[in-house]
Amino acid sequence: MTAAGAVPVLRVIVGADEAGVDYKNRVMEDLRADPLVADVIDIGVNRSDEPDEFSKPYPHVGITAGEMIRDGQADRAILFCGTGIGVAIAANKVAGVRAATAHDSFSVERSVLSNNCQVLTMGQRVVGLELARRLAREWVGYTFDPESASAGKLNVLSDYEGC
Ligand SMILES: O=C(CO)[C@H](O)COP(=O)(O)O
Repeated sequence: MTAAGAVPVLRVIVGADEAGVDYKNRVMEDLRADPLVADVIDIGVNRSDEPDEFSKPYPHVGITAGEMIRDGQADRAILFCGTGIGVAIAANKVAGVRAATAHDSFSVERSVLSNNCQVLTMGQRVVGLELARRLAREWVGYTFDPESASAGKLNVLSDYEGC
């Protein structure tokens, strides 16, 4: 239990390509101070990394995050690239993983409450830093309700994917 009374439960991956690394690093700091977040796992890239690592293309970032969620190493991921689109496409290639690009409060909320997305993506070239930070803060506060009417719709996807 934290001083605020919240129980930190979420294990959250943060990741980015070179076009999203500044936002990733700032949001990572916020998440590390968030009372709902138990663990923050940085999968890079980082400015201090070797040049090869720093230029890791966005598909690797999205697929790595998706596989870690699939394998139970984390609950959620927040990923950044230039637009947020590339990392979302990549994460969505992993069966059972649902990623959404969202730059507004309502979409961020629905990505969890309607779509049970484990992955939120944003574009550093699209949205302001302060809005991105606010959206990340809101995002960790949402929990999907498996008893909700949305759950049956998601079963269509899991049936299709066979997982
Ligand atoms: O935004 C990106 C992919 O969606 C990435 O950060 C930049 O990709 P590029 O425009 O192909 O360089």
